[in-house]
Amino acid sequence: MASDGHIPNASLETVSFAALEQKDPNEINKLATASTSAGFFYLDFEGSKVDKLPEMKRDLLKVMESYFHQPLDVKLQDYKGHSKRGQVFVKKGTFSGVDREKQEESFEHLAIGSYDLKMNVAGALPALFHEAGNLVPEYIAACEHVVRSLLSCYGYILNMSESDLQKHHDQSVKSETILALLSYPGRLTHQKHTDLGSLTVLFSDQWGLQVFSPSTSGWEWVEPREEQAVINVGDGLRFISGKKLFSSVHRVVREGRASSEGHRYSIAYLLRPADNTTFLDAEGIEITAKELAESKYNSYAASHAEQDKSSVLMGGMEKTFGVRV
Ligand SMILES: O=C(O)CCC(=O)C(=O)O
Ligand SMILES: [Fe+2]
Repeated sequence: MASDGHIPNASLETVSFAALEQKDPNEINKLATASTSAGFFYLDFEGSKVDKLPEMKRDLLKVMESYFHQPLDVKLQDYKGHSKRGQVFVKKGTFSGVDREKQEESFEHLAIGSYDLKMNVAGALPALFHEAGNLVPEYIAACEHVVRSLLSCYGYILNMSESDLQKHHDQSVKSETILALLSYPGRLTHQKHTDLGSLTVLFSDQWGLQVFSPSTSGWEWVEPREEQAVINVGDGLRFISGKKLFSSVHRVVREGRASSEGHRYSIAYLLRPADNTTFLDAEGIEITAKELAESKYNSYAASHAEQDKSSVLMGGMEKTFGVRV
């Protein structure tokens, strides 16, 4: 891995969500450019219908701190028996970390299924979150508004009917959409990957996130911004778009610029297509969104040697970039 001294900050576009809500053509243009290059952009919520999102994030971070500081055996009560699927507490080391020699050094997280939450709020949330009232459902509702508006802009960019794109993401149909609350105590990391879903709304106040730049063929730091989310396209929307959009390749490291950060937290709303949506994957094989999620979770959890053998972890982006990341 390159030493930190040589890793620049990524110069990512900042897009106004209020302008996207108004379908401002200049802002939609920025979205199109950002989603066909590195794939990450900042989204600013000022003046929009969800201008409270950064404030809600701060409240959620406080609850997360209390949750993740509980002893492991308490958190494991939320484990529910799945090792790789969402809607549960996933202990550190379940997925593979950045360092080939220390693969078990990966983040822990709590995944809250948005469909499950709608069906049964109490059952989908660990007890500690009940004290936060409607914070989690309201946070998810705000993110749903964000991704619905973004999808409608992507419909315009891709010249696809808006209803078609929304239909692939019908919130009343079961999907793997989750709110993932991630915790990186100590030096835990997150192995390079593309997201399996369609769109990610990510907040973190700490350094650590890096994006792969196709123009320099190297990693770049994503500067944390307290008031803005980082958005990226994942494999689901990329495949639905006929691979016109780019999935961003990213990871979380704890060295260099990030080494002086303490316990790192991030909040990722991960929109995934409805389970029964079908598309052609990186290899051109027709699969459902649910099948993609299964193979992607398997890849996240596999050894580096296994990951290297297939295009699943990186969503086929290495072929698009023409380089091994
Ligand atoms: O923790 C982060 O900043 C990144 C999280 C991430 O990449 C993910 O949840 O897919
Ligand atoms: Fe990710």
